[in-house]
Amino acid sequence: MMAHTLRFCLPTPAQCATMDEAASRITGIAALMDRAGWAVAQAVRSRFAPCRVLVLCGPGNNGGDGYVAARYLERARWPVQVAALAEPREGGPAAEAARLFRGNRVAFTPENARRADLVIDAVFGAGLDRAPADEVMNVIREAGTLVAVDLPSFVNGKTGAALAEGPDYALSVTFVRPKPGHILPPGRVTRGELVCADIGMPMRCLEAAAPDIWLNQPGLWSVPAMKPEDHKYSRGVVSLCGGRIMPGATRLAAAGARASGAGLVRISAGRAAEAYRLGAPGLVIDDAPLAALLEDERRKVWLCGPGLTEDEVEATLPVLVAAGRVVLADAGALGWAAGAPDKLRGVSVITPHIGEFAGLFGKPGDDRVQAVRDAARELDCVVLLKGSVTVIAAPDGRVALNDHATPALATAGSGDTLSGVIATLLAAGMPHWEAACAGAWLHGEAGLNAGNWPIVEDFDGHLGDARARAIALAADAACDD
Ligand SMILES: NC(=O)C1=CN([C@@H]2O[C@H](COP(=O)(O)OP(=O)(O)OC[C@H]3O[C@@H](n4cnc5c(N)ncnc54)[C@H](OP(=O)(O)O)[C@@H]3O)[C@@H](O)[C@H]2O)[C@@H](O)CC1
Ligand SMILES: Nc1ncnc2c1ncn2[C@@H]1O[C@H](COP(=O)(O)OP(=O)(O)O)[C@@H](O)[C@H]1O
Ligand SMILES: [K+]
Repeated sequence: MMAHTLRFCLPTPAQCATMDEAASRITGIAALMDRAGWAVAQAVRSRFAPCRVLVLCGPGNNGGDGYVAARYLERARWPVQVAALAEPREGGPAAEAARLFRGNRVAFTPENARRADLVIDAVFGAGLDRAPADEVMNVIREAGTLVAVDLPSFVNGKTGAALAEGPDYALSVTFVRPKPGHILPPGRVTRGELVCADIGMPMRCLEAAAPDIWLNQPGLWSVPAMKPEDHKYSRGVVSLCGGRIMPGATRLAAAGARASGAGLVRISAGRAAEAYRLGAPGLVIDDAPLAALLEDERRKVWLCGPGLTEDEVEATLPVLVAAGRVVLADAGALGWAAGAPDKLRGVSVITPHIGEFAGLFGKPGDDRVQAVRDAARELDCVVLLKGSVTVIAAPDGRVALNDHATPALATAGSGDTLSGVIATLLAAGMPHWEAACAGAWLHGEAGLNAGNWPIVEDFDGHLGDARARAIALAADAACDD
């Protein structure tokens, strides 16, 4: 990973603890806590008119940030009260922050939460490790407008899971970098607007935390640009296996591959070739046996699965893997391997939706990131789990979360377009994880620009611009480094 990719990292709570430990030896936590609490007060002041604020403070550093925020709001003449769940540990930075707050203290009760216009939740943050007791949740549930310090106190910062039933927040103010739990649902919804404040955390402390989850953005990877000397083979050949019964899916994937910049796209359709020849004139349709087509070494990247029956997958996928090709397996190929994921060994990338993932590896549970990472390790291939937030894991443990997307993508055939785009990026020579990440981003960007209620064919017209934008944004990120 290049240094500039640190800007996209999403440290887990455990990694935050490592970062805090490293920071305590350099700047000290008190200075960071002061900036964190100040950032919370500023975020509140810039969004709300002065009103009665209650700050709920827990026993740890999250509570410490709360006392600092209370002090700065009071200094700005806002009516502020603090309700402490428990006093902070003596001698720590939170105890010092609590001592410096000299304003009103009230009991930690639902009644006091109900009376406030705005409740700042600084009960638990990165240290949350179990479901909060009813004593806590009953207070939070009585609040009208809620602002979270770091995270809502019942949301797991690693997984985004809600450990108790709680309300949605208006705003969450986090520090240094967002956490995976801010990006993954349901935390993504619960946290409301997200502000990430720079509190002057030294970069080497962030590095020491060794983050391995990233927000998927250009700069994390870069997509090859067009070069003057390019020819269609240098841009890359994408080959697809075409079936007899569902040619539409294969054709959508082929269209996605072409629209995202492949030099040449060919469908190996065997006896079904006639059906494909009626389609787009720029597509090359092959009817020769697969073994003969594999003699062409330029045909390195194959997409197998969209539009295929299990028999058709059985007849093609093992042949492609045995020939040492880069194989992206999707749709029918994932159904073919359900209950027996080893059948996919040797494949480079798989792109399941949640049903296909569950069929292969079992239901992922609350920790989707870990489940996808385990699957990638187990199969030694890149696993891209599609969803409103797409999780992309490499066998070496790197994970990207793609939230550059829109529900407009949730239309039949959209996954076929995505697999075509990823195949193009593989054929352009991108490493496998980077190609999958970039494909998810380009697909999302096309969806975001495809207007209202697009149909799947509408995405293709926006993929070229998406690729150009990704190239420009990655170049900017590299310059800023
Ligand atoms: N990273 C940064 O840049 C900076 C981070 N900062 C801030 O530090 C925050 C993290 O602070 P933290 O590590 O002290 O943990 P925090 O969340 O306050 O929890 C405290 C303790 O509560 C307990 N506990 C947990 N769950 C519980 C439950 N359900 N019910 C009851 N008790 C429960 C548990 O202790 P236990 O009871 O298990 O002994 C836990 O250790 C972070 O979110 C951010 O706001 C800034 O100040 C500076 C820069
Ligand atoms: N609510 C959503 N927000 C953002 N993206 C979504 C949402 N729902 C689905 N998508 C995206 O739409 C695509 C759907 O793919 P898939 O489930 O394979 O559909 P199909 O099988 O019909 O092609 C995936 O890329 C997925 O990430
Ligand atoms: K909190």
